[in-house]
Amino acid sequence: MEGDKKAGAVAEKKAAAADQSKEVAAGDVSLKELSRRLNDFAKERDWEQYHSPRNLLLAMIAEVGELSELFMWKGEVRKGLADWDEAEKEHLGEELSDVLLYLVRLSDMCGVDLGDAALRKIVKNAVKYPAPSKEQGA
Ligand SMILES: Nc1ccn([C@H]2C[C@H](O)[C@@H](COP(=O)(O)OP(=O)(O)OP(=O)(O)O)O2)c(=O)n1
Repeated sequence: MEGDKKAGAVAEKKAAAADQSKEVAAGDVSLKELSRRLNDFAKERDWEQYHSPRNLLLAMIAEVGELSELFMWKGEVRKGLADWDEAEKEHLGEELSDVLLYLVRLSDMCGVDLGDAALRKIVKNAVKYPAPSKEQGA
């Protein structure tokens, strides 16, 4: 009986999480939305105490390691991953997400607006590495 209740609660949680992800998948998600969701996630579990910048950085590096494992010993991996099966691609999506989520949370805990910083960096990169003028080659 107790087991039935637990299984029911787990199924309810899974359904709620699936509903939430559909809601997000319906449109482009922003870094701010991810940041807000991660904040709620940590608060609901009283995990803010663990989300120090150093802990988050180490967690992100660990996830980069897990991401690297997917590519390890495979030889060259072609764009589009045509020879990967669906399970491998889904796993890849999860590991990429773990890295992104820890990066977003880390930025937030450091008081860095990541979207703003990234846009500024793209502008800085373009100044440092100017595109060749199209007229030059003509
Ligand atoms: N203290 C924590 C622990 C987890 N997470 C979140 C962020 C990541 O998206 C995910 C990481 O969860 P796991 O540590 O369980 O790592 P994996 O999902 O990679 O599982 P595993 O290492 O078993 O493959 O959960 C978090 O925000 N804070």
